Amino acid sequence: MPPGTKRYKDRRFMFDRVFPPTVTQEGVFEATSKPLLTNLLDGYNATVFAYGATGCGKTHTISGTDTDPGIIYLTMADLFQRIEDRRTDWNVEVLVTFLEIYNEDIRDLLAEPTEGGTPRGGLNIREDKTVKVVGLTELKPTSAEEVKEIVIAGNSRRTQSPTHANETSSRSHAVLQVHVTQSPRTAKLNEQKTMGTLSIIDLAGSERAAATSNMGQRMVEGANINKSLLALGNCINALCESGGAVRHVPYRNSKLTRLLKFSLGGNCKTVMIVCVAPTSNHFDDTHNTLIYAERATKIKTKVVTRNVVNVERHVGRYVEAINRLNQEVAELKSKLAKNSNTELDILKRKRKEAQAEVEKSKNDIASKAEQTSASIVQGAVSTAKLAVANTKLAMINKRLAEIGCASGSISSSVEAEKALLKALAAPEEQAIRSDSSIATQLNRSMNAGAMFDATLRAVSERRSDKLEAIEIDAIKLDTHLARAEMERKRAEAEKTVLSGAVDDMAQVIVKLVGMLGRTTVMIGEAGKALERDGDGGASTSGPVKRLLDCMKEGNDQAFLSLVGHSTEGYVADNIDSSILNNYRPASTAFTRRISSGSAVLQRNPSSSRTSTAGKSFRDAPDASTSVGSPRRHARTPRKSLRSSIAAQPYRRVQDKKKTKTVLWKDMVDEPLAEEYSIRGSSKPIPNATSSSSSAAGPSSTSNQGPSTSIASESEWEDEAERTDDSLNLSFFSGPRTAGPPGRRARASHLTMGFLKGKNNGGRGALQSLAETEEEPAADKFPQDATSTASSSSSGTMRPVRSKNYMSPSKRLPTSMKPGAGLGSSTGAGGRRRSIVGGRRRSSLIPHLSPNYHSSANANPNESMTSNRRISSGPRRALMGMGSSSASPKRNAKRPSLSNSRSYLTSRGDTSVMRSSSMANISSNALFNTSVAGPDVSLSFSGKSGGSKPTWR
Ligand SMILES: Nc1ncnc2c1ncn2[C@@H]1O[C@H](COP(=O)(O)OP(=O)(O)OP(=O)(O)O)[C@@H](O)[C@H]1O
Repeated sequence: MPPGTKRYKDRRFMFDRVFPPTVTQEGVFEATSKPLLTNLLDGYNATVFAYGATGCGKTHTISGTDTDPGIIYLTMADLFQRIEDRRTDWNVEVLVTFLEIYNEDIRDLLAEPTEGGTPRGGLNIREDKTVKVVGLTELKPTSAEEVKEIVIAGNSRRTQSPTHANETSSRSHAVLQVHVTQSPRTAKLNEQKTMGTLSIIDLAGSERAAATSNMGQRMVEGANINKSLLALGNCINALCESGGAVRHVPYRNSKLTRLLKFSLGGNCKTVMIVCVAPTSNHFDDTHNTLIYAERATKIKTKVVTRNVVNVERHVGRYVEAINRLNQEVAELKSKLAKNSNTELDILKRKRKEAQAEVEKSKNDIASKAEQTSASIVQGAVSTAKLAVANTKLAMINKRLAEIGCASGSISSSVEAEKALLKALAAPEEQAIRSDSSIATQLNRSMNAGAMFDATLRAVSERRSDKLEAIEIDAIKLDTHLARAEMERKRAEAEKTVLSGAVDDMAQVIVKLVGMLGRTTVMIGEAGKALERDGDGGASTSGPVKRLLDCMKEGNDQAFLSLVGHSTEGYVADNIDSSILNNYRPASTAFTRRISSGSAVLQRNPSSSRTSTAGKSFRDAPDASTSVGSPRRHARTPRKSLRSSIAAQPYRRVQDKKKTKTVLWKDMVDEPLAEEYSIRGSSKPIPNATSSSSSAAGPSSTSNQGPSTSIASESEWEDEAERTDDSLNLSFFSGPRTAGPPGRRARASHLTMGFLKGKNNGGRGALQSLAETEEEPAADKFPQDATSTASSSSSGTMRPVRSKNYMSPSKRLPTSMKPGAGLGSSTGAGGRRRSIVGGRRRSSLIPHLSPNYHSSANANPNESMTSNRRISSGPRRALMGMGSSSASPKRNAKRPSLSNSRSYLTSRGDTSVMRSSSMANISSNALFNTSVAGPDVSLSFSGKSGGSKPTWR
């Protein structure tokens, strides 16, 4: 509000009825003056007056127009109708006066105007037990039409002037008085007369001089109007404060209050109609008017009594009475002769009116129900959503509490579950917040419901003299029916939401059970595979297998208790590694979700990054593309893996590993073979020879397993991709003879030139690799060197990881002894090659070289010793190139290089990783499986084109 503006407190006003702007004249009449008519005919005084600011519609309400007559006409029409109805029993006399108070002058509006055209004024008030204006013209209308004409004539004489606020502003208070006197038709000696006066008053509008900007005569009129209204307000205040006690009420301060004396505080039933304009311009006026009117509602009057006069009939008037009776008999006879059935007519009319009342009640109920039903139904939907959200939240919190107190040390899986549950809880918590859209809808609905109830109550409690008991009962039944119908809609909406939520939950459960079941079986199979191919628990595979077994058993128990079925029987005895690669999770396509909050499962943040994997959680038709589906992966393994990682809500560990792989990029100026294979670089690798295919080729030994070795990243590519990847392997691992003959070698960063390391200060790329990478902790690597060495003799191109984990020691070449053959006798110049996954530690490079050279010593023990020294720091894998000399440059172009096998060894008692597959390296790096922790370097060379390497 601008400074200086009057401030208003929020305030509530209570009135008996409040009419909307759409109310009709009939509507106002029904609720205001109509109830007074019964009292009037019973002999009570009654007053109806309209109060309000100028231009708010007082004259419109009281007089109306010819086509839309106001209260006066409607009241008179009803009054004459009632008089007609009781004419057989009563003689009723109606007397009408109409005056105005203009500038404290009482003028007669029914008298002929004076010469100047102004109504006859200067009338005085006489006050005894009643208030009477002396000298007023009294007219005796016999019908409502006559009264209407009288009012129109009087209004035409009334002082009206255009003002700023109202073109037809009444500058005076107009008072129409209708005196009704009744006496019974049956002549008795003692006649009892009842008299009632109905005053209908159209007050002039209160006006603020500043607002109306009236000048001259209009200003004087306004001042007088305000003065009299102020006097009226003072009387109202005094009447309110007196609380029934005798207290001075300043009626005599104005003509208006003197005239209204008995209407306000006397023997009278009074209705005050307050007109307000629903515009912000009238805000101040409206506020003042409402305060004024509210005070008037607090007026308490004495018990209102009937005006009954007993008149003793003189004997001399008997003749008069007899004449009147004769006249009545004649009237009745004529009625009978005309076969007029007045009573029946009255009954019919009453019936019709009652019917109309019932219809109106029904319409009121129906319209209110229509108005509010949408909001109420929406509220029911919100209630159900809240219930769903609360239930979910309770379950989530319960589970979180269970996890919280389950164990002291929190494993990463528990952390993941916690985080997942918290993510699940977030939308539900959002939904139950008091400022959520659901809460807002609920509030709206409650308001609508309260309005609907109030309407039903008002309708069922509506009293009307037209209604018989049975009709009132019918209306009450209607309200019950409407309430029941609304309840039905509400319940249906709630049911729909709840059943939708149950459906969704069932869908989720089915999918999760399916997925978990399959995972459990896969775990079992993986465990068995480990058992078969691993080293029997002596090294890493032992704990891994125990872990897998543990997981499988745990899951089985959960399945038994939850669904009464175990997955035990489904684990295949003969594990084909391809089985393990073929895991397809259950489809997570899940589109519908009735929930209070946003769907966590649907909203996968990774979806924007990886289209396939991201979609899988929400709307991919087959979610098997997301996780564990090699064939469906994106073009490169890295990308695919990222997708699959991204498709899972929480992959902290993998994220960390991903960070490690990023470090690789910085190792050399150009992307490395590993980098290519992991990052899915689009650089084509020439003369691609799949390690797998080379392994499967003629020069390979026959014990090569399926080319789809476990976790081999190259498997995740289509054939061409795999070939490209495998080039890396073939480059490092030797013979290309198995490669597709059609392929021609092209220069790439993996050519020997690159390996010579033109950008690397004369060091070869492999050397650079060796210097910049370090293998993961050796304890994660299988500890049996024999197992790793075996693969070298076989010449199979199994992926490193699968080899390390899966290959038993039986493939160990006889020449390969634990701790033996470390370093190459000629291999001082062999390329050093680390196992992937390490961090860059350039600072360690200087330490590496001496060790490396020492590893070139023919004495393996020395080599071991020297390399162990390195292992105190970050350990390195040294890659010896077969028949290579100390200088990488010299070896670069030697054909024997292609036949050489490079092995990465851990120390003698650990497994050896053969770098036969770059994809293996990359996968190791990515999965951080820490497959090698060589403290010593081992190199051997094979004969050109030969499959049997010579160990040195
Ligand atoms: N409910 C209504 N429906 C239609 N027109 C209305 C209504 N109320 C007021 N009006 C119109 O507004 C104008 C002003 O109304 P009216 O003269 O009744 O105000 P008033 O309160 O009597 O003002 P004043 O106190 O200055 O006499 C008139 O033209 C009238 O027809």
